Amino acid sequence: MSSDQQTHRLQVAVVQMDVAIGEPDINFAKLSELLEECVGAERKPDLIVLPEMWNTGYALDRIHTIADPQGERTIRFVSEFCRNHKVNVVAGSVAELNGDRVRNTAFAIDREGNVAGEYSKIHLFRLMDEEKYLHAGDRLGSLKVDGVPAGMMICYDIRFPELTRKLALGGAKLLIVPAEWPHPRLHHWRTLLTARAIENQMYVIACNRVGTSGTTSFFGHSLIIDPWGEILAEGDEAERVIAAEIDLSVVDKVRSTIPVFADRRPELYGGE
Ligand SMILES: O=C(O)CCC(=O)C(=O)O
Repeated sequence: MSSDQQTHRLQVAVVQMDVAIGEPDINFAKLSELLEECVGAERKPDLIVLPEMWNTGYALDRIHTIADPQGERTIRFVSEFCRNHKVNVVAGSVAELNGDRVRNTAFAIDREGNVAGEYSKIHLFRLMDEEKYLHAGDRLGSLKVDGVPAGMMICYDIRFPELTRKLALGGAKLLIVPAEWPHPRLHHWRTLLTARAIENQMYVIACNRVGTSGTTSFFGHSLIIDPWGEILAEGDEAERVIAAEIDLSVVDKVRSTIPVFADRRPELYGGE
């Protein structure tokens, strides 16, 4: 295990891949290459994060025929990789078929290849008609990564600060965000993610796809942000892996420097 258990350092890799719309086989093959690149890097990652809906893209008009039944193919493929390389992967999200419902679901797989967490997007994005084709999740995405409490959210979810706050109040020190966030809202993407990191004094690891799908173009700019709001790594618009080391003790340091959680007044404005 390459994570440093005493200081809780984790090496994180974010795979901002292009996604072939409606072509799971092509996307699995591409992902396989990019995952090999991650584990072949000089600094082997402890955690790898993938983008949203990387198996199908937003092929919503045929999503029921191409979604992964119960996520089985995704889990099998990623679990084998995790076991072989002793690495944690948050397998972005995939279109997952359950009965006649398709959800936008992130599976987290641990170093032994076990499913460590599962989260289906709870806020469906009307601007892209998600609510017409997909079924919203109804549970939060809490998990542990090598013992570190973390939370998963997907794309549009970052516009709902209450969700991140709830995960942070539940102990999360790390927020993991797979996304397919397009132009022209780069400013929103960077600002919202940075705000979530600063206000909750936690690490944010956000993976956005690149490439185009019809008339929509996705800008990448995946981000790894520390609890002080500093950007540790940022992608450009090319398909690539970005990486950074994070030190979880920084979360405690920032939280004790500015004790936001102790100073909250939820009795005045709601919340826990
Ligand atoms: O909120 C946004 O601007 C983008 C959200 C989005 O593209 C999504 O949730 O898929």
